Amino acid sequence: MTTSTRGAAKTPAVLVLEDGRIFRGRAYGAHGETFGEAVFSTGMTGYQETLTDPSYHRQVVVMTAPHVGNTGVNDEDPESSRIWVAGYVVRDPARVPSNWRSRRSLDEELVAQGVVGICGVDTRALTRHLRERGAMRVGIFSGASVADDEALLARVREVPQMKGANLSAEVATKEAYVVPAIGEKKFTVAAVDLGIKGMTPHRMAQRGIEVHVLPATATVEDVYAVNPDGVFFSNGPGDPATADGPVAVMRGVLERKTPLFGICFGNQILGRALGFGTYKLKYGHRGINQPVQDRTTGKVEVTAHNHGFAVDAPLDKVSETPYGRVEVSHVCLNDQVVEGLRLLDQPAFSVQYHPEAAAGPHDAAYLFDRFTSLMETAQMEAERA
Ligand SMILES: NC(=O)CC[C@H](N)C(=O)O
Repeated sequence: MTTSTRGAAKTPAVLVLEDGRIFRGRAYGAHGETFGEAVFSTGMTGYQETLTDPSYHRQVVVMTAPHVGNTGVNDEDPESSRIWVAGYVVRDPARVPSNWRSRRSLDEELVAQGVVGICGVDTRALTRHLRERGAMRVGIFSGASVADDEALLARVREVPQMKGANLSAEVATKEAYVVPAIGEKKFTVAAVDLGIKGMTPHRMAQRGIEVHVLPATATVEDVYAVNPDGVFFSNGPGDPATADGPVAVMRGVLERKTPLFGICFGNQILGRALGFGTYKLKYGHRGINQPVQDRTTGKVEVTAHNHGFAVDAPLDKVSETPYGRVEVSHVCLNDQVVEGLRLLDQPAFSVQYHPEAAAGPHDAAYLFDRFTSLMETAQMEAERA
């Protein structure tokens, strides 16, 4: 059969892990070389959303789904204006994409955006290796750059670590912008962009919220300049231990007791603002099939995740903090990692996972309603006072 994409071209490529394990395959997407932290995603669908999620900045993503690219690339599903993954690893790229929305093949899109990938590698073996040894630095080399393995390994060992990486400002908007409410406007939210996914303000807009998306460097004054009914802190790449600026802004919001919601990086920032530590998980949670229990209702949700760090908060007791009592509201049932925090004495909460569900199941959509009801209650209280 003739092939329509370069994915099946026989240019050799090599994937070199920092511990010296090497996988050989074929070039996929752009030819050349790339470096990052090797992580795996178990999502069977939603590769466009994964590729364009700014939280994947500086990460080389291995897809555990064996066949990727089947539905091509459309203009509706990206979560931001570009692909952010540093490199892409798939076992068997679709040679002929087929979908009514498809505009081009995934391989063409990777080439157009200069994203270096590799295909034809045993992604099951690679994933098992990362699970056993942990996420680690990696390089992908193809075409002229496939040279002697020792030299490539030496270069991989020079790549900066994800631990200690401060990356939000590299991916967030430089200028503030507004996402208008859909239908009648009920609330204004200031959203601090640490690497926000497009679906997040959209989920708020669907609930009558006008979202003012602010740069990662926004100050407390910038946040309150939009006269917000609620404040939101987004997902984002890098190590939350480096996010001192957003932690200080969040403390300013907690002091004013404005309704507050955080997702993923936003959950880690809330954890830090309350005085908890964060730590790096061995290989993280990435995919759209992670079981999380909402400990308030006991219900289990199937949820979308993309995190390599987590909050270190006690699961079995209510913690006293300078901002009142806090409980761990959600927990991952695979490994008991903290997946949500809730303040008991003021209207603030956050989750480590992705209720915006792009891609992923919609089980957690109620969290946007919880945020909306916190703003409703605050508004009613203000009117009564
Ligand atoms: N999606 C996110 O916000 C990720 C948060 C953080 N960079 C982590 O890896 O844990």
